[in-house]
Amino acid sequence: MKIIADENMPNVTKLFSAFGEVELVNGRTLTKEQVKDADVLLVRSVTKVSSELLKGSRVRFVGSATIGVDHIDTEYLAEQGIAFSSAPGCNADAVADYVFSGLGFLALTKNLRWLNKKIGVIGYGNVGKTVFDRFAALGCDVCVYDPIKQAEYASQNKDSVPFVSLASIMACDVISLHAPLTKEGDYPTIGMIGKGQLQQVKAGTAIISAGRGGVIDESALRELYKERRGDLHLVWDVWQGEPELDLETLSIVDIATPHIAGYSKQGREKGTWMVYQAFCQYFNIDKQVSLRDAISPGRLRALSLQEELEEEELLARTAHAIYDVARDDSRLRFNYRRYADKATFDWLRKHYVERDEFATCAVESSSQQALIKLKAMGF
Ligand SMILES: NC(=O)C1=CN([C@@H]2O[C@H](COP(=O)(O)OP(=O)(O)OC[C@H]3O[C@@H](n4cnc5c(N)ncnc54)[C@H](O)[C@@H]3O)[C@@H](O)[C@H]2O)C=CC1
Ligand SMILES: O=C(O)C(=O)[C@H](O)COP(=O)(O)O
Repeated sequence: MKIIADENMPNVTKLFSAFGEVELVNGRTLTKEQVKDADVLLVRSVTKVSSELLKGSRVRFVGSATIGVDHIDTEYLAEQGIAFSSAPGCNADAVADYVFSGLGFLALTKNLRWLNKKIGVIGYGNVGKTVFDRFAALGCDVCVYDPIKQAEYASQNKDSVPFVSLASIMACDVISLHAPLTKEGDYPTIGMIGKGQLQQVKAGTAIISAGRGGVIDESALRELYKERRGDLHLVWDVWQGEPELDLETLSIVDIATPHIAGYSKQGREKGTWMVYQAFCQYFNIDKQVSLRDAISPGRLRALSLQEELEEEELLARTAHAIYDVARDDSRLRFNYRRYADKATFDWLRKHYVERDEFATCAVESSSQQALIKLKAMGF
């Protein structure tokens, strides 16, 4: 069996080489010629999988080690009888860690007091729910916009989630965006946050964008920034037109990262393992590696808190001990100052300095209150 796999998929050779020849490729530039004689194609979000790539090949199984599937023409795969599996939820905790690291940065550098503010989450899937649950566990006043889940919950008479309108979310003090990129259906997300929606954003609002570039209209965002005289807090992981990045948008955001919110070591390993599990199921092969064996432990095993800290500072300092988003921001800005070319974005992602998830590290403190808060944030 010939398996073509993206070179940025951790553990792929370890997990798949028992079943055939594994050829590692650059997913962004993958061609029809390269996949022609493959049986299995394993990709990440940078490979467009459609008839253009697969027509005439003998590929029977496509796996994407990602949550998002906007790069896959699932209709075409179904029509052709090609099996497909992604990795739902694999890096949801990583994205939630990113959100709290970003808020921690804003708390420490701009004195943003976010705990007692109104928080709005857009999208209530694996990521949005994880983020929502952490805010709720921290005691925040948090609401959600997800019309699809709202209808689903209503049809089951579930009223446990505070669903609200998009307009109510735009009036929140913190907006955390976790919707997929969709172009069809009743609620397409492409350009969903445009000029009209952004006009409702108050000065002083924090917006975290870690879903997909293209959901927020960046030119409307830049306009809003001028209108609010720069009084916004922006944490930006996904960009309209990736892998290119708009330098004006870069100049207005507080945190700029190259689509790495989901890049924890454990989240990426889990993505590959979930595809491996689906592959084994499809080919009716017994799994040889368990999830436990495929996921690395964290490198910092315990943190001991010696001093009582005010809540936002406690959360920020602890989050940053495991993952300080500022390191990814400064790496991006440094590289864009020197080599702002088309390859920079992908280079930063390929050579990502790995990070662990909050949950891999134990916390110790004599303060029960502090431990409860840290557990709520994901520790
Ligand atoms: N920056 C990064 O590194 C990462 C980004 N992502 C992105 O985050 C997205 C969400 O991830 P999950 O929650 O795991 O996906 P999911 O598929 O579990 O949930 C997506 C949710 O968005 C909702 N949704 C769809 N259209 C909507 C609309 N118009 N308005 C509001 N909500 C809408 C759906 O009903 C669903 O509940 C992914 O599709 C992916 O694009 C995911 C992982 C990492
Ligand atoms: O899982 C997703 O969806 C993501 O956005 C991934 O974190 C993207 O990672 P790559 O597949 O682009 O490496």
